[in-house]
Amino acid sequence: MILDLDIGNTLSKWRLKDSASSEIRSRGAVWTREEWRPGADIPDLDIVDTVRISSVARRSVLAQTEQLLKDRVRAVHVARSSREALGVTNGYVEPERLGVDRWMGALAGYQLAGGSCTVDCGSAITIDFVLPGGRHLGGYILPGLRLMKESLKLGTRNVAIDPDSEADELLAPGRRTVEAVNHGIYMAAVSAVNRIYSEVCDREGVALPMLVTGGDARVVSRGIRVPHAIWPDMVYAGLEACFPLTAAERAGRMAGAPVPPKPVALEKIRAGLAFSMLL
Ligand SMILES: Nc1ncnc2c1ncn2[C@@H]1O[C@H](COP(=O)(O)OP(=O)(O)O)[C@@H](O)[C@H]1O
Ligand SMILES: CC(C)(COP(=O)(O)O)[C@@H](O)C(=O)NCCC(=O)O
Ligand SMILES: [K+]
Repeated sequence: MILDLDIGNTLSKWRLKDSASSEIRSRGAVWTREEWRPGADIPDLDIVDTVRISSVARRSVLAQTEQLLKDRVRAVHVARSSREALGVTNGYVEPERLGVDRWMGALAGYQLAGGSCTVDCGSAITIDFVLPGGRHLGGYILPGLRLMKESLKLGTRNVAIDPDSEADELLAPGRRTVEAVNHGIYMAAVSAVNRIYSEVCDREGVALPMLVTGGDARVVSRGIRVPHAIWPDMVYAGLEACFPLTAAERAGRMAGAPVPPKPVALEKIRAGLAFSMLL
């Protein structure tokens, strides 16, 4: 079995994949802050042969995890941001400082769609751009929904935005504190994503397919105006592309990959941008 780990600042997600059939056998998440104590929702390492890790948590968490794994499994592959990989050149001045989750998303997006805007809605919301041809431009980091909520200290932290609530409900003025907060942070997030996407596509003269991942992807997706696809396993897909182990992965088929969304025409993006400038 292959164990893939996506260690974020809030949640450490894991996924068990069958090495022979490439099928996903199970998945789970544990809070990153807590120790990985046995009995928590973590897989039985006895059936794990190889581990692939993407981690953006503090170094000690990665060291602890590697320590826990090293004499239990045959091989551990740790992903690191680099100057270039799989046809993508890293747009960061110091490439190794780009969050590994962002780098995995950039690589997966390029493998799938040959250039993309990847939006990862986690503790932070990150937006990265890779042009057709593989040039990563760099990107944007803004607080995630939960962080924005916590920063307000209005005691609404545990009232999550219901991803299935009516679309226009979140556009209406809030009539209770929790509504005012949820509608406000939702609008902050989706307005930023829509505007950043339009500005960069306008500047670069190309309409890019947008791929959305992360724990809050479904909520944010509801407010994104441009054609996009949600790909929950996008960070894992970057691991599959970097360390292909199964027949499907070696053939470049990434688990859970959506049909690449068809972007709207650039003229439409530019018209929308011009219109929003009038507002
Ligand atoms: N099972 C869950 N427990 C807690 N938060 C969750 C869960 N599922 C989705 N979320 C939402 O996803 C966010 C964490 O998303 P994730 O992409 O895992 O973050 P990170 O990669 O930064 O750890 C939380 O802030 C919360 O809004
Ligand atoms: C920006 C992030 C904290 C987002 O991580 P996440 O929300 O997935 O926990 C992570 O990508 C990170 O630690 N980046 C390093 C700094 C940078 O990318 O510029
Ligand atoms: K993430």
